Amino acid sequence: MVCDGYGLEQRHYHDLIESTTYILRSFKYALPPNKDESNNTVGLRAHKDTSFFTILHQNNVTGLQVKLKNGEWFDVDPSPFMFLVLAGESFQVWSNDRIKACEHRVMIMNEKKQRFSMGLFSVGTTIQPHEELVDDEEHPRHYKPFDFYDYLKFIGTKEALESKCRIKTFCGIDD
Ligand SMILES: O=C(O)CCC(=O)C(=O)O
Ligand SMILES: [Fe+2]
Repeated sequence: MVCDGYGLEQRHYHDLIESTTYILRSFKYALPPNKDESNNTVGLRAHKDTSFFTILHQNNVTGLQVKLKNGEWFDVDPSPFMFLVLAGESFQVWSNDRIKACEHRVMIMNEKKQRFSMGLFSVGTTIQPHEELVDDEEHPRHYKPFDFYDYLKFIGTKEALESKCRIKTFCGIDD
């Protein structure tokens, strides 16, 4: 869909699919310490996923929030009949900043039920801006190619934790 949207040829789409692998991860969150009070503690701190995209499924317990452009946190509908697709940092690099990675977090709300979620993360190996999404005039290259597994090592470092935008710190090209 994204490739079609940008008018990329089908062969690019196949290249992207073929170089992608998937990681399935499930989460079990703690119940609020005191179920009678509205103590919204952080279940998973605000972050952007490293993946191309993440497909999330939740068990009908609220808590997932995504950050809107205006900086406000938006509560995602936790319907078990819905899958949520979030863009990650690899997609941001691949699209040369056209698609921004979505910042999100999980708050432990005052729910009686325990929250579970399942995420399917699509990841590549060497990631770089797609050649057809880079041009010298309107869309200069914003990122150098990076190795996904080197990036996973980087995100735990002090430099990454202190940076405003860790993917730009890791492989960004200054404008
Ligand atoms: O549990 C959720 O809904 C979100 C999980 C998440 O953001 C992650 O695994 O990166
Ligand atoms: Fe996430």
